[in-house]
Amino acid sequence: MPDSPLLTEASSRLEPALKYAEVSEEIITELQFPKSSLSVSIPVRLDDGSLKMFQGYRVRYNDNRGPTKGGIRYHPQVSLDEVESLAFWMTFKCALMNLPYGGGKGGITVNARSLSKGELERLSRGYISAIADFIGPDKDIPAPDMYTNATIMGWMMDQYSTIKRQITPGVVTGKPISMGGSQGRETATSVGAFEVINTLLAKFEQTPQKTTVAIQGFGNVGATLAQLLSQVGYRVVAVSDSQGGIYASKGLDIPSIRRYKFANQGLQAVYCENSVCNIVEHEVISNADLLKLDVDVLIPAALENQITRENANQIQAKYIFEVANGPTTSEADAILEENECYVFPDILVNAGGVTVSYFEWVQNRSGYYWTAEKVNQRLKERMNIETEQTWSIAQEFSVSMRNACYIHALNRLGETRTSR
Ligand SMILES: NC(=O)C1=CN([C@@H]2O[C@H](COP(=O)(O)OP(=O)(O)OC[C@H]3O[C@@H](n4cnc5c(N)ncnc54)[C@H](O)[C@@H]3O)[C@@H](O)[C@H]2O)C=CC1
Ligand SMILES: O=C(O)CCC(=O)C(=O)O
Repeated sequence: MPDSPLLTEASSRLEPALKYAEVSEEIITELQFPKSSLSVSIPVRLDDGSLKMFQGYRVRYNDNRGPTKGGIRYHPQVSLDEVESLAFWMTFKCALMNLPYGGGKGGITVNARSLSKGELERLSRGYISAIADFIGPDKDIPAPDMYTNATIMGWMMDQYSTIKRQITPGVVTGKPISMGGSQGRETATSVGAFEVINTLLAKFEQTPQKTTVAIQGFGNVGATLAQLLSQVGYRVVAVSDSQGGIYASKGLDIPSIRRYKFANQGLQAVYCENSVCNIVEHEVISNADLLKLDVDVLIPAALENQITRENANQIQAKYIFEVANGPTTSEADAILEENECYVFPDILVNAGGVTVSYFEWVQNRSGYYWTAEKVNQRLKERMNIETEQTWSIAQEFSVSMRNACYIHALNRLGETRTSR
């Protein structure tokens, strides 16, 4: 077994679900290993004329249920191990949502903010040239993840189409609308999470007006979710980005923070010049402080491994909704359960993104495009069906929602494997 601590940690999640899932040992053994992993070196001409090499990866973890599907991350910490564990989670997320996909993921080890737009475009096109034979609309379909967006997906689709000499919108999702993107994809992960949060908190009779929320990560997903929550009365008291966070016990003015963040590229700007923003009596806090705040709901929406055995005992929130992939380690999970903190897992909470990516792929293949209302209505239906089914499994077996999600996904993966 290769040295893959992140993948080993990710796949350890299967063990507790095995007692209840109706699958054979063989399938479990198969699911411990990625189907195929590709490492590529990407040469990029920088603006100053020099040549720089970047390392990229694409992993197709398991394709029993269909073409592999998953985003592409640009981050300095990206490694093959990280991409494999993200692709593992995609396999279970797609099965949990009953999408006709297996799991995949990609990434480039890069600080995207250090590149000019032209350099970023050359890197993105170079990556697709390097992996073009590994992906395809019936094989493996990339999408956005951290530090990638619709513009980058557009370059990637264009590059793939040039290589294949055929316009191929279904090879990548999360594209600009003008290139075959779907209405609602940009907000899908947040809209899906919002649906799950409302449905599950209602089961605990926790109303928005009585609920305080802290969100780690104020990017595409975290900022939109903060807005959706505050619009219906949740009190969002703390948000953060990679530079740190802000806290105000009376609640933050999310629309004005969003405007400020996107104009200035950092929350730091919000608290440096807060006169422009309607924040009253706020405190500057660190990301570590944010996780330990006395709030009802904690939403990690940035990187993995944020809640660990080192800080789990200091978490005061009663409910954690994992919008990021893999923010809680298994050791932390055990501590949180002991402390009666409910953890709602990533593979359910953030599944809205891949669900609308599926809708985009369906629209690309049929050439018929849906309205934003239709997309959002179908997204909400899907989220509600799987949330309720998972909740029933959790009640039936008296297990955590994480275990219930894995049981549900494993049963689907097992059924397909047996049929095949
Ligand atoms: N974009 C999508 O459709 C989906 C994203 N996700 C997950 O959601 C999470 C966030 O993704 P996006 O919002 O798309 O990314 P993004 O790139 O738009 O935003 C990431 C945010 O996290 C912040 N951040 C980075 N490092 C941090 C740190 N150490 N501490 C606190 N904040 C930090 C950044 O400043 C930024 O505000 C990731 O875990 C991603 O895998 C999951 C499903 C779909
Ligand atoms: O939209 C997609 O296909 C995948 C999104 C993703 O990478 C994720 O859910 O973590």
